Formats: sequence, C-alpha cells, structure tokens
Amino acid sequence: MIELREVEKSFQDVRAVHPLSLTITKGQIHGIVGTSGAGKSTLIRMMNLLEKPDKGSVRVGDKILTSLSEQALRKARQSIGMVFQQFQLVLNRTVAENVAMPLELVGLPKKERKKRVSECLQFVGLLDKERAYPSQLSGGQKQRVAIARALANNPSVLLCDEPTSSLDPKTTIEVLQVLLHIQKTLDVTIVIVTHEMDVVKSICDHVSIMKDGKLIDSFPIQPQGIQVNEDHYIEDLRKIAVVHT
Ligand SMILES: Nc1ncnc2c1ncn2[C@@H]1O[C@H](COP(=O)(O)OP(=O)(O)OP(=O)(O)O)[C@@H](O)[C@H]1O
Repeated sequence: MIELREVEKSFQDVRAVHPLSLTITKGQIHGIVGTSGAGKSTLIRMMNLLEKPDKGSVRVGDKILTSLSEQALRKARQSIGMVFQQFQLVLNRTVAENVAMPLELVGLPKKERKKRVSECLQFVGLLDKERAYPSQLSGGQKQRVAIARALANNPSVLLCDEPTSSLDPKTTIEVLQVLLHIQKTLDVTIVIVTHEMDVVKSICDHVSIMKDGKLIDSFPIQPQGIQVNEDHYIEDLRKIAVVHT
C-alpha cells in the first residue's frame, strides 16, 4: 500500500505538485494520467523519494519513507522497483549483468545472484537473451529487461514512468502483458504514469487524473484487457481519410 499525505513539490518558482493526498491499495494497477506538465512524473517520483516532497509524508507498506534516515531509505527502496520511459539500461553490460545490478548492491552471493537473474529473465520471457547487449534488443525487449531488473529484489511496489511511451503498439502489448502477469502472480502493487489512454483502459483498475499540479479525480475502473493494436490506429486514420475523386 502507498499512502501520500498532503505531499507537495515546487521547483524554484514552479509549483509542480500542489498539496495532495492519495492512497493506492495493495495489488492495484493504478494509472496516473494528465496533460504534459501536469505533475505526473513528479508525483510518481515522490513515491520512492527520488523527488523529496517539500511537505507531507509518503508511506509505502509499513515504512514512512519521509521519516527515514538516508541509510534506512536506501534499504526501504529495495522493495520499490522503478522503470522509466528510456529503459535506463547500462549499455556495456549484458542483459544478465543489468538484471544482476540491484542484487550486487545488496551483496547477494554470486551463485544466488545467477539463480535470481535467471528467474527474473524467465519471468519476462527473455532467458534466451541473457548474454545479449541492450543494443541487440527491440524496445519492448529492453523494457522487459528493465522490468526484470526492477523485480530482482522482490519489490512490493513497481513504479512505471511512461513505460510504453517509446514503444510501438506491438511492443507495448509485450510490456503490458508482463505488467499484468506481475499483478496476477507476484502480488506487486503497480503504478503507471502514462498519457496513453489505451494503456490505462487495458490494464489499470484505478485511475487518478492530474491537471496543473493538482489531483482532480481518482476512481476505480474496469480494465478492458489488452487492446493496443495497429488496426485500431489504421481504422482511426481511415475514418479521416480524404476521398479523392
Ligand atoms: N527538475 C525540475 N526542475 C525544474 N522544473 C521541473 C523539474 N521537474 C519538473 N519540473 C516542472 O514541474 C512541472 C511538472 O513536471 P512533471 O514532469 O512532473 O509533469 P508531467 O505531467 O510528468 O509532464 P510530462 O507528461 O510532459 O512528462 C512542469 O512545469 C515541469 O517543467
């Protein structure tokens, strides 16, 4: 469970997030939507204190992150995975070496590390790519590696900042399937910032809407199943086709 209480954040004279409170219950796939500059990224980055709120508190599970020392915060962050629009993979490391990084940081012995890396890659369907380098992968595969890396330490929360925004419809589906699989099998709470309504409609069971740094609404929705496909875009284009005579 994630609980934000009266959090707010400004950058110099820009109020990115006005004071807001939001509770995300365990096991949800919670979408955060809104126009560009609405404060979505700032909000999700406050959930693991990548951005420290100017005021207010952030609780994840039984830990109040905003009250922890730097050292305790580093430890608490192990149970919060994060993925980004641009994947943030280390290019001169193989897929397996990328997934191993958070396990190295917590000092897991090599043999156990190798086993855990294989489990995570198996989970995202990329065990056969363990020796590949990021440059040899498609965008969807890169994001699945980033997800495997985020899952390595068995997090209870996965924060996704525009996870499919650099991907085409086909590779978006790959990533959404993995996120849904995580929710169904790992009991992980997932938060997704996105501007893609198809993504929200497909897998989210709750949506929060931001505008001008404010949370203007938040309500449960019925996910419709993964339905991002190119035909849908092509149909939309056909509807506005200009007929030449
Ligand atoms: N590090 C920063 N320094 C200065 N201003 C920032 C910083 N991060 C965000 N902002 C500003 O805060 C506001 C909210 O930005 P934020 O990135 O949270 O919005 P967003 O809804 O995620 O937008 P987008 O969809 O375009 O990514 C914007 O006006 C932005 O310019």
